[in-house]
Amino acid sequence: MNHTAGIDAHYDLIIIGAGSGNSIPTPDFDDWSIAIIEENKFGGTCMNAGCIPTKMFVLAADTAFDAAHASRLGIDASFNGADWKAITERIFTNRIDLIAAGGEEFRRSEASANVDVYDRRASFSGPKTLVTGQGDEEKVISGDTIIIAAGARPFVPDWATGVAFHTSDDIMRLERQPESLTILGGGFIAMEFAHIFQSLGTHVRIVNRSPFLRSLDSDITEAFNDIADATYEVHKGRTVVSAAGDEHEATLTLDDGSTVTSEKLLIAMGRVPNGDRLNLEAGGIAANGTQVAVDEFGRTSVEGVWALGDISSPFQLKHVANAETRAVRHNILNPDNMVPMPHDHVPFAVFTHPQIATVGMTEREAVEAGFDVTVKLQNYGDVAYGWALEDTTGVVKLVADRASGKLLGAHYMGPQASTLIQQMITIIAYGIDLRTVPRGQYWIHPALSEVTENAILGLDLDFPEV
Ligand SMILES: Cc1cc2nc3c(=O)[nH]c(=O)nc-3n(C[C@H](O)[C@H](O)[C@H](O)COP(=O)(O)OP(=O)(O)OC[C@H]3O[C@@H](n4cnc5c(N)ncnc54)[C@H](O)[C@@H]3O)c2cc1C
Ligand SMILES: NC(=O)c1ccc[n+]([C@@H]2O[C@H](COP(=O)([O-])OP(=O)(O)OC[C@H]3O[C@@H](n4cnc5c(N)ncnc54)[C@H](O)[C@@H]3O)[C@@H](O)[C@H]2O)c1
Repeated sequence: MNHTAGIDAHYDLIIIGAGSGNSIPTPDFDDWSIAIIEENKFGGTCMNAGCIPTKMFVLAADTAFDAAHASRLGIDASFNGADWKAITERIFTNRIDLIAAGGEEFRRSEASANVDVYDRRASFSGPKTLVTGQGDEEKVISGDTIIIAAGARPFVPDWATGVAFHTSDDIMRLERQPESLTILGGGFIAMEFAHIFQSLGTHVRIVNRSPFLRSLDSDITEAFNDIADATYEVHKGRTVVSAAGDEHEATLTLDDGSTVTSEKLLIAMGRVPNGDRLNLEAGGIAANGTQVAVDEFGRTSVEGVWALGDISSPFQLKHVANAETRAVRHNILNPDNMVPMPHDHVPFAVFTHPQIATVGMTEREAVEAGFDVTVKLQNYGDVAYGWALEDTTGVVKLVADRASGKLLGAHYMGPQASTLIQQMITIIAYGIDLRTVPRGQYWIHPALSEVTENAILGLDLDFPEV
């Protein structure tokens, strides 16, 4: 390492953020000197406060929901309450926290001899130079290559002063389950936590200015909102004017003068990229608002400085952050053969009740793009496994191009949606002609995948009979 005046250490590679960033150093980098800067826990949002713990909570919520609704199947079961302490111990004490600590230990150990860990917030103090630190000690470090993988944080509105509130960062770590919860927002986070808390026995009130999950295909949005409206105490079409209260009770005053009071308040109104906390100007790095600006290869405006994941991506999804991590790693190692950030056909699932999954265009987007579309809405309840499930609300919507037989979009709402859709992700990613799909392969009878087979056959396309 070269030591220049005012610089405590110089590295071949500096990584800011040990979420997706921690997956960068593969054995390809064994002869690089590396600094990993993480001000919080190793594993980042997905591991510590996002995808993983929420889905572990969803398992408990689904189990509670099934018990509460078991009588419709002739089963004498009931939901008698949740052991919050047991749930949080299973998720955090026995699993997540061990993995996060293990990840950090590994990077600090002899097994990662070429890696130094810094645990204080990083910010640029000059071109390719950062102020950070280790424990109480401030350190200035520089790098030939820098990867900014510093993620995003919950958006907190201006009115949230003078009221105790929670975000996805801390709501899962409450000491005890609240009797009632007001949720602000109608996006992914709001809908996943609404299902979790309501199914576990908390009374959930949701305040949102628009329909829930409004970015989905309108048929799915509408069907989902019908269910959500009947499940939760809903205050839709409203915004918050003011808020007051403490950890025992929080009251919101809405724009129609009404009030909503619950024991706890969860703000789930989107996530803000952390670019504004990095003093990017000092590093000469261009930004779009709080988002680090990158080109199609993940390069920022400064040569040798890259960005990936929630801080720079058009998608705030872990599978996208992972794919961008692979692309940036490849591009750094293969500057003459770079690959673009993989942003085609990005799917996602919302693990609420019912589960939702989607890939590709909505019907409206496909029409606006000029396609001659054929559309099929297929009820789960019209195929054999849907009957077995006694399902009355599950639906698949496919949008296809009549001329080419290509799938343009697939939208699922119902049991196993996040798994069922994978077949459609393959079809759209590989551009498979839907006309060859129903009879070119077997469909296991009576599996739920027959809902997909029937949806495809319902499209106005010419299918071979055998
Ligand atoms: C409640 C919730 C549920 C989610 N569920 C899903 C899901 O089911 N599926 C899905 O695909 N996505 C989900 N997501 C989104 C997913 O978590 C993110 O897209 C993903 O974690 C982004 O990864 P990242 O590496 O870009 O950022 P992060 O994982 O956020 O990592 C960034 C790291 O940088 C650190 N950091 C930030 N600034 C600095 C600094 N200046 N100095 C030092 N360190 C810094 C942070 O502490 C953090 O550890 C969910 C998110 C939330 C909040
Ligand atoms: N299963 C998953 O993949 C998953 C789960 C959770 C989170 N995530 C990721 O995290 C991101 C953030 O989730 P989120 O639910 O916080 O955001 P979101 O963008 O999905 O939803 C934000 C909600 O807040 C409302 N809102 C925003 N600003 C407002 C304002 N000023 N006044 C009133 N209402 C306002 C919006 O109408 C919307 O309902 C998601 O977009 C997603 O990318 C993914």
